[in-house]
Amino acid sequence: MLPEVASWLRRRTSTAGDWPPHALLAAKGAARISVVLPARDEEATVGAIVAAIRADLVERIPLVDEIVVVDSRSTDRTAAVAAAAGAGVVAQDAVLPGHGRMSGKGEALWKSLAATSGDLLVFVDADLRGFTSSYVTGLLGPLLADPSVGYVKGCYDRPLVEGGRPVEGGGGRVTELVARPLINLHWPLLAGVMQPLGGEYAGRRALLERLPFVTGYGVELGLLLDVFQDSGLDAIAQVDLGRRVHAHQSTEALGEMSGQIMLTAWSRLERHGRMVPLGAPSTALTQFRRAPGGHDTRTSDVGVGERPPMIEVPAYAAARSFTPGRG
Ligand SMILES: O=c1ccn([C@@H]2O[C@H](COP(=O)(O)OP(=O)(O)O)[C@@H](O)[C@H]2O)c(=O)[nH]1
Ligand SMILES: O=C(O)[C@@H](COP(=O)(O)O)O[C@H]1O[C@H](CO)[C@@H](O)[C@H](O)[C@H]1O
Repeated sequence: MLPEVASWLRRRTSTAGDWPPHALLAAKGAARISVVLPARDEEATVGAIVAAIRADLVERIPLVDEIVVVDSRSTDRTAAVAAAAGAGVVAQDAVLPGHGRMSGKGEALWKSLAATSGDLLVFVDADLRGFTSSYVTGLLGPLLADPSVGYVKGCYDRPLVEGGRPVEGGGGRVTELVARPLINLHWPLLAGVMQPLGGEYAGRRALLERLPFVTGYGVELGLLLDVFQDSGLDAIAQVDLGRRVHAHQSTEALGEMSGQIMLTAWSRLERHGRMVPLGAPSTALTQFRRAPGGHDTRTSDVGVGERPPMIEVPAYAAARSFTPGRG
C-alpha cells in the first residue's frame, strides 16, 4: 500500500459512532441537508428507510431538511409507499424534461440535484435491509466537521444473502472482482477506499453540481474518480457504517453492471489523460477484511509475467522440427 494511502486511511477514516446526531445538529448551522433515495421498484423497503430517517433526523432532531425519493420508472407502488412514509417523491423523467430521458441510477441521481435544495446531499439506496439513520449521520459527520472534506463514502461489511442465509464477505461482487482491481491498477492513490461502489455516500452540492454524472451503474465510480481528479484525495473521507444488507441482482445483471463500470473507467482513463502514455500500472492490490476495531488490509502483488511464443524457444523449435507428424 502506498504510504500516501496509509496516511489517508489513518486521517480520513472514521466510524458512524464518531458522529453523534446532537453534535451534528450543533455543527449544522445554516446548512440545508437533503437525503436522496434513488428507487426503482423498491416498494418492499423504501418505506422503512424513509420512516427511519424521518423519525430520527427530522422529527426527533431537525437535522435533515428534506427526504426525496427519485422514482426511477418504478412499475410497483414505490412512489405511493415513499410518499406515505413522508418522503417527497419526484419522477425521474419529470425533472428537467427538456433534457431528454437517459436511464439508470446515475440519471436518477443527476436529476436529484435539480429536485433538491440541500447544501449537503446524502445518497442512500432504497433496497437496504436493516437500515439505520446512523448511515446518514455517519456520512454527514466529516462534511459538517471539516470544510476541506467534499465527499464521503460509506464502508461496511457486505454479506451475500441468498435464501435468507448470509455469506459473510460475499457481497460487493462487482466491487471485488472489477472495481477494486481497476482502481488499484490505474488509481492506486484511491486504493484505501474500501467500498468504491457503495450506494451510501454524501457530498457538497457546490462540488457535485460541477461534476458530470455517469448514467446507469457507472455513477459511483464516475463520481469517485471525478472528485479525485477535481479536488484530490484529501477531499474524500470514508465512514464505517457497520454492515449493509441489500437486495442482490443476478450474476447476469452484474455482468452488465461490470461492463458499465469498465466503460466508465475507460472514459476516465482517456479523459484524465492516463491513457497516453499509459504509465507503468501498479501491480499492488489492497483488499480489506473486518478486524477487531476496524479493518485489516491485505496487499498482494497481482503482477503477471509473460512467456514468449513457444515456437521462438530454440530447444522447442529444435525438438519440434524432428517430431514427425506435427505440421
Ligand atoms: O435504473 C435504476 C436502477 C437502480 N436504481 C436504484 O439504485 C439503487 C441501487 O440499485 P440496485 O439495487 O439495482 O444495485 P445493486 O445494489 O444491486 O448494485 C436502488 O435503490 C435502486 O432502486 C434506480 O434508481 N434506477
Ligand atoms: O458493490 C457491488 O459490487 C454491487 C453489487 O453488490 P452485491 O454483489 O449484490 O452485494 O453493488 C453496488 O454497485 C452499484 C454500482 O456502483 C451501486 O449502484 C450499488 O449501490 C451498490 O450496491
